[in-house]
Amino acid sequence: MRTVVPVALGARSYEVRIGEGLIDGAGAEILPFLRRRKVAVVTDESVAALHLERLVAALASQGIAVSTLSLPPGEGTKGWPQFARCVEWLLEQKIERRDIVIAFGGGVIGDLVGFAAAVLRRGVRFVQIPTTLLAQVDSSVGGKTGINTTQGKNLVGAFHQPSLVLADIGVLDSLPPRDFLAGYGEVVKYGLLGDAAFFDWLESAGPELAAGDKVARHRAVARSVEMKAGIVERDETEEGERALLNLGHTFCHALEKATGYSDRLLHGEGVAIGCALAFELSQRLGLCPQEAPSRVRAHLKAMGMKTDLSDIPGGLPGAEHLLNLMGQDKKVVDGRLRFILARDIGQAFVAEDVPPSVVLTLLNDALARP
Ligand SMILES: NC(=O)c1ccc[n+]([C@@H]2O[C@H](COP(=O)([O-])OP(=O)(O)OC[C@H]3O[C@@H](n4cnc5c(N)ncnc54)[C@H](O)[C@@H]3O)[C@@H](O)[C@H]2O)c1
Ligand SMILES: O=C(O)C(=O)C[C@@H](O)[C@H](O)[C@H](O)COP(=O)(O)O
Ligand SMILES: [Zn+2]
Repeated sequence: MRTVVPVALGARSYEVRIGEGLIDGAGAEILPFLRRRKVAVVTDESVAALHLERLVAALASQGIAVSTLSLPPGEGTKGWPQFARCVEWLLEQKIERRDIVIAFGGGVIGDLVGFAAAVLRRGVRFVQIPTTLLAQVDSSVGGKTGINTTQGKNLVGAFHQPSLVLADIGVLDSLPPRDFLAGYGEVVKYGLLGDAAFFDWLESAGPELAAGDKVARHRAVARSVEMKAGIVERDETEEGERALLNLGHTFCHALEKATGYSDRLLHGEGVAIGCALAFELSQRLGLCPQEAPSRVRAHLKAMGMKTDLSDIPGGLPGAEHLLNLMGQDKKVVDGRLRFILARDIGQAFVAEDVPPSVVLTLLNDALARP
């Protein structure tokens, strides 16, 4: 079974192709996009060990010459040193403006390589072959690319849309359970921000999805991509509605920075904790029903996910410090934080006027919970 989700953006339009076994057919899928039979593939060392040979064989079967670069795995890679290494390697490979770069990996590789493609010779095309659940449902679609800096998360980057996304759901079979659940944090986000029926379905189908059911996996990836594509088509550069995709992220990004972009907290784990906090904040502000935050937390807990600050190993800075880190959020306008809050499950909106004192109290309470 194959689902094709178009992302209609005029001259920057592309397709997200979802199905099993797409990596083995990647040569034929990508060939029509090539001006000459040469590509550069950038991946991480873990993905390379498991899946790179297969991708290279698929490309070679169409007579496509491939050069490969494998970066260290993990969020720590998404910064200046590995970014510079990647850009310089691409230049050494003599990748031309009409060539294609392939980002083969999770969100770290997709974001970093997408940004490298955005600036290489002032912009070359790239193809996303996402290999994590998170990358298939979220990061490979929509063209946000970039890296982290010491000041905060994703603070340097560019909007640069891919030319094609190949989401081979079979590749997720080798994903460690922790990374699968992290990706599930972004899947749940879609239900919470705009599709209550999808959240209902996740409440019952979540366990079979985590157990590897391929029908449920296909449906979860396809629905997430469909929702993201629609939002991106209506608001490519986040002037309005796209900010909804940031549900949970104001908290998440501060926590990722506070934990040093390390494996103490994966991005998707931070999103789950952030969504729980965003619903709690909405309820404290009298915006959503009492039951909504408990229902969100109950589902995340039932899936074995992190939901509380105390689920993050090691110490965290105090509430004031976390609030200060949020000041680097890209949604900040005139120095004022904006949050994605919710009127109920599936009904998120952008809130401009959240009193910092309420956020501070929320954080203090969350830090005090065992
Ligand atoms: N651009 C966007 O719109 C967007 C959206 C969401 C998240 N992100 C970014 O994505 C990043 C997180 O992405 P992620 O969760 O994919 O992390 P990741 O890229 O670090 O991948 C997670 C781990 O899984 C391993 N891995 C990848 N594919 C595998 C496979 N098939 N089998 C076995 N192991 C595999 C990787 O080596 C890594 O250790 C964050 O930096 C986040 O900010 C970006
Ligand atoms: O695509 C978007 O828009 C998102 O916000 C998706 C998020 O899941 C993702 O983590 C994104 O990278 C966050 O964007 P940022 O602009 O807050 O850095
Ligand atoms: Zn995210």
